[in-house]
Amino acid sequence: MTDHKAALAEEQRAVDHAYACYERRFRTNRDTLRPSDATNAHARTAVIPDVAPEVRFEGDLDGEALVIARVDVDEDGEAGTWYIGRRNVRDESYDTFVVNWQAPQAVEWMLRRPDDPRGMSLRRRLRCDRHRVKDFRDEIKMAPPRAAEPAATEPALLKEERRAPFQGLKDFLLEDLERARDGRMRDIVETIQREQLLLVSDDRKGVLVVQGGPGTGKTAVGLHRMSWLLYNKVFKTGEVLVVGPHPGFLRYVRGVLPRLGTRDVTAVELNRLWDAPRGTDPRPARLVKSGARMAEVLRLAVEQIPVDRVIGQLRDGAFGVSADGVRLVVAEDVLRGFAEGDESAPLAVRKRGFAARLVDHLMRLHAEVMPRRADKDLRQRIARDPRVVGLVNTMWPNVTAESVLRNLLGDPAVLRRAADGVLTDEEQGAIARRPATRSGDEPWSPEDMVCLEELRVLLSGEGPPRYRHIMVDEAQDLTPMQARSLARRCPSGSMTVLGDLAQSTGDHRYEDWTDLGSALAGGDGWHLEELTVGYRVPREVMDLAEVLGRSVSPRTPFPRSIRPGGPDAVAFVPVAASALRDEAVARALALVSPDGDRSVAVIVPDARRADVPAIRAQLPGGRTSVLTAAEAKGLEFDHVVLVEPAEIAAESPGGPGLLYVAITRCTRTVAIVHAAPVPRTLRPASDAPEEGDHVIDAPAPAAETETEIAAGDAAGAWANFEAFVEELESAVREERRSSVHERVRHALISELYGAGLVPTVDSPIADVICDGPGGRVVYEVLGEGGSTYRRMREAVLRMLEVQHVAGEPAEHRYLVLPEPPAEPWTPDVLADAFETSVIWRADGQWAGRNLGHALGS
Ligand SMILES: Nc1ncnc2c1ncn2[C@@H]1O[C@H](COP(=O)(O)OP(=O)(O)OP(=O)(O)O)[C@@H](O)[C@H]1O
Repeated sequence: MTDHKAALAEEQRAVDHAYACYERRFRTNRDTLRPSDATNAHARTAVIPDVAPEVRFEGDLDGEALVIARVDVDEDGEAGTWYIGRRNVRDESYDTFVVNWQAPQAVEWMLRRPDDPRGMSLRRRLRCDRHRVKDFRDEIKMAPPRAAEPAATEPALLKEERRAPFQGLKDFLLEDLERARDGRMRDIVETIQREQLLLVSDDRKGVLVVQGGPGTGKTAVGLHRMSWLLYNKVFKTGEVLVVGPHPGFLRYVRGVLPRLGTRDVTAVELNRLWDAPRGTDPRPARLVKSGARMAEVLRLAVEQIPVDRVIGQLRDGAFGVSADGVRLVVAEDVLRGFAEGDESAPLAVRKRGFAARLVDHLMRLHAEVMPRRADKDLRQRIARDPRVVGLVNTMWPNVTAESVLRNLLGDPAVLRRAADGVLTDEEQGAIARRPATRSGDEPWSPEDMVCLEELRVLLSGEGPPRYRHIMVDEAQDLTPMQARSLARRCPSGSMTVLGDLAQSTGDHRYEDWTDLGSALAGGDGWHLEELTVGYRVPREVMDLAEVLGRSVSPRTPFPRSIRPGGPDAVAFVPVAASALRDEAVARALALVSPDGDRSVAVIVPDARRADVPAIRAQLPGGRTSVLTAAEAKGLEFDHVVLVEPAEIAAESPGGPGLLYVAITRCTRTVAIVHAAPVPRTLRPASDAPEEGDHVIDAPAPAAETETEIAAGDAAGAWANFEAFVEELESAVREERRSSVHERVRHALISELYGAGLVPTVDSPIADVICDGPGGRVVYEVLGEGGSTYRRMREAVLRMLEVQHVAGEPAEHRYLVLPEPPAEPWTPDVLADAFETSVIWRADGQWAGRNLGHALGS
């Protein structure tokens, strides 16, 4: 037997032993493995399950090998042989036999260099097909020390190891890369490269940005790092989040973490982080709304709410209120001073501060006039005075994010106040729009949804769910506002951010990572690392794409592919426009291998999305895909048939980036089927155009339709709130003169007391308010003639106004009539249109719907 064969047999025995020990342990421990949740309420989003509920031993490694390497080390007086693999394995005596590749010791062993092996005499990479050892390569192999040599002397490095230290692994790597792509991502544990492992095990705090060209292993590195962070207990499963560009991508990568032994990690598509949009914006509006300055506009919009609501609205420029017969007056600019406070605090907090300052001030004014009259309840009486409550709620209404954004976009005056000096007139014009007739019908776009989240934080301080570590892939397409939102979700500032500026397809283009890196970073800052070796795309295809890639991002390093392609790697197929689809189908069919194990994708321009079903119908199922360039982001296929690249490049300003993405999806060949001329940038670098010729010669994208600029028809001036409150008060006083009204009101009050409740009966603006276990209930009592629809309708509207002034919405509203409704249908209409119920007195008894609830029983 040759030495090699003998060594192979030795490794096979070791691997068999490892499997036997692992299987025994697995079967014992299986019950401790939890099935993954199909949904995760915390993320407010559906999660693609990453592992089947019943994990079986055979499925745990999902066909991957358990053991990947062997090391012989002699350190600190402890000599021994260990194996490195995908799981930790202990033998019968509970001694470690296989060390998980993520364990600090294993990482350190794997990172040792042949020219500095320290106590390592052998590092042998095993190439296994599950438990069968097929081959091995020695990366580090030291000559055994001669007997006479003192042990302390560092053994000599074998000559050929010095010359080509990673040669063995490169063969393994190329073999590995040749494996057919079956539509799901594999892990790279067996052939991980040193530069990749360094990033996976990078334990620096802060944001790690990994820039790398197509196929350099960014996604692989990100997922392995996630697994490494969890394995080493830097974070717990529930504390981390994986964000990917689209659902197809999440499906593609979902098996990687479980195969690495990491389960139950939440993965979500970027857009699902925010509520589902109900419309889209034209590009000029998108650019402004998703740009960094929009955050400032939103901040100013919220900051101005109190000022907006009071300027010019107060009678004689001052606020007046009577307390115990003393007239107290506060000038408008003094009020404005109270409104200032801490501008970084959420509006709700600032409102509380304002109310406290106002009441303090009124108390001081009262004390100046009546130094000895103040009693202990005075403060409460002032604070509850309807004018004080009205002023506070008018200046600081309980606005929602939706109403603020609707107002900002729909009222040019409000927009000007918030955006002047931040956005140009043209930019303001781009985002201005006529509000929808009903606030619930606003066509919120994806960009609006991110703004709404920002506004919610500014208004109430309530932010989205938080994580301690976020991995985000295809990060080059994040907008500045999305980056802020991600940073908000990760206050620890610990992220793995993966991207390639040359694959930018979004509205925002970044010259380098500075802006995005700083927007994502927390207190620990961010650092940039680069991956420069391409593992997916054959050299010939990369040559073809080089000019295009460099034209999208001139300052981004272009990767060097280690994969030889061959003469068939690139084919141009010119056809007549009418034959495009048939030719694409024919090409794809020709590429489908008889055993169907090679994946084939037809990538079409977005404008030809409608062709997708027809093309798909003509191809066999299995490993064939038909998709648009945007849907292909992050994926890979053995063969790609690319349809009409000029159209992809012209699709949007991000078109050239999209074309670069599409062309770099293949591991073997790309066939370019085209009727229009192929963009000049899409040609091998050796055939590159002259300097200054880097322009896509495809038709320019159609100009966006101009944004409609809303006229000043939105909510603007506020009625003088004092006059308004007075009107409400005088209506209530008037009604209380009616004996019919008062009889019914007192009957209601006595009923509520009888039910053990304590209603508020002396509000100057509402008949009866009752805070019960189900929330606040407001009652509006009607007097003579109160049973007609017209009167009932007026009463409901007044109740809504009262609620608005009080700033505290009621859970339930009741109209209380002195007799049955004149028309029997009216209670139904009021319930449907105004969510208000009706009860009444008839023959000394109560009647109506929800009577039990209405009377507190
Ligand atoms: N060390 C490695 N050993 C084996 N395969 C590798 C290695 N590194 C990367 N690969 C393979 O190269 C391919 C590309 O990797 P990956 O998808 O992570 O690249 P990417 O940089 O995210 O690409 P893109 O930006 O184009 O989406 C994958 O099939 C991956 O498994």
